[in-house]
Amino acid sequence: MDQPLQDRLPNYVDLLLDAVFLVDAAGHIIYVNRACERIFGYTQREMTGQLMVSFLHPEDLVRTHEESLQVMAGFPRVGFENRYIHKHGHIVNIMWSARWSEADQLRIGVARDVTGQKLAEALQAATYAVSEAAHSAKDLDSLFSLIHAIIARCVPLAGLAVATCMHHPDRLEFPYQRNDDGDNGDDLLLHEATARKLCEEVLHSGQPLQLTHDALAAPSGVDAAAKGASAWLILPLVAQHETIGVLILKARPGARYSDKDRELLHFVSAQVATAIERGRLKARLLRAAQYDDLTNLPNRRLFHDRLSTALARSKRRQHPMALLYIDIDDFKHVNDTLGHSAGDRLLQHIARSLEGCVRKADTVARLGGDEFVIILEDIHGPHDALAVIEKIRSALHAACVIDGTTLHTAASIGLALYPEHGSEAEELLRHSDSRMYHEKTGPAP
Ligand SMILES: Nc1nc2c(ncn2[C@@H]2O[C@H](COP(=O)(O)OP(=O)(O)OP(=O)(O)O)[C@@H](O)[C@H]2O)c(=O)[nH]1
Repeated sequence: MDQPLQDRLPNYVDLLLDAVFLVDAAGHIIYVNRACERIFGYTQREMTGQLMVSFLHPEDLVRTHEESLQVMAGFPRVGFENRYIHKHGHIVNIMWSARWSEADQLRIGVARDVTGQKLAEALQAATYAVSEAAHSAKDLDSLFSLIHAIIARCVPLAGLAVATCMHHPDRLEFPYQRNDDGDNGDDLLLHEATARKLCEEVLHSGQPLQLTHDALAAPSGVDAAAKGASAWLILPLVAQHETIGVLILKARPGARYSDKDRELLHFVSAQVATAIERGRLKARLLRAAQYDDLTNLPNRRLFHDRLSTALARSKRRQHPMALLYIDIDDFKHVNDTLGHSAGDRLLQHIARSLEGCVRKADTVARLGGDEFVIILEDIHGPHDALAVIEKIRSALHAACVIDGTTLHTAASIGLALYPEHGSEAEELLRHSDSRMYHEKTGPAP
């Protein structure tokens, strides 16, 4: 303790928690205090004499070079941030305060490890982004794309897939997979059979799974071996204590997911699970508002939307279109003799038969009860619509067995044509309804 204070100073510098660097004009480390080991993983001896940039994250090279020129030009700087690669391979975020000593021809820099803060900021940003995405995404597909972009901002990502078991706990579906490495950007990411097996493992264990080989990768035209194996991470998606699926991440070539990455991803995946759950609920509500529960056909509300759209398109293209109003004959008799649930099954059968008589682009809707409507677009004239009506009559008349009883269905069908019978939706609907009624009741005596 008899040592003068200035002689003891180096010991005190070694007690500092921040790393103190002296770097010469060419970028060699002349001195670093002991904190370097805590922050970068390298001892003082290992760092001294090395080029500072040899520890730097390659993506920060240019920015850091520009910053060092500023410092050496005599501008003291506080708050510059860049990234270094820790001896164990993970990224360390550093915030600098630095100045140039003209007399010593040295840069004096103090490096503070802000990795923890960066992680907290990244968590906050990701949380905000995921909740924004959950609000703004118009459907689950767009939500998955937004989530892909958010995760790519958090960790090194070369592809993402989402597997869900939302419809059935034992049936995994892959509603989203995108390989950023693919030649056209949308190559399939996964070898589905392997992915299914590994995802099921994660679903059952509830634990993430890290892989360092490419067993999960889809066979592709690109020479995958030439690019080297990628690291993969499968994370469970848990919303309200229920595992609803998994996220599958493919790391960028050469990258591995660090503990910090996994910590971040663990948190993000919980947010993502909640967002998917919310998206699923939204989709379900939307579907319930637009589709008939029994037959899965568009309901009256969606039919009106489709009719306006189809009419607007026909007007624009000056192309005829047809509207068919279909009411099943004596349907009540089926309910009365075979029961309501047999009646339900017959309605479902009729729905499928009607769909089978038209093109995919046409709309078959159920207005309610035993009333259906069909919008036929892109017809050339009445003969096309009449041909469809004939097809419908024979499809309905074909035998259908329900509860051991063979049924042959008949229907009254009213036809309205645009433009002959009206140019507005209501007019066409009224016309087709009255033609149907006319057919059902027969000509007035
Ligand atoms: N099973 C079942 N029956 C339904 C449903 N919705 C309406 N119905 C029944 O469908 C029948 C329709 O009867 P009506 O409008 O008299 O028609 P109909 O018996 O076909 O007689 P016509 O149209 O005059 O030939 C009624 O018995 C309703 O209760 C449904 O979702 N399921």
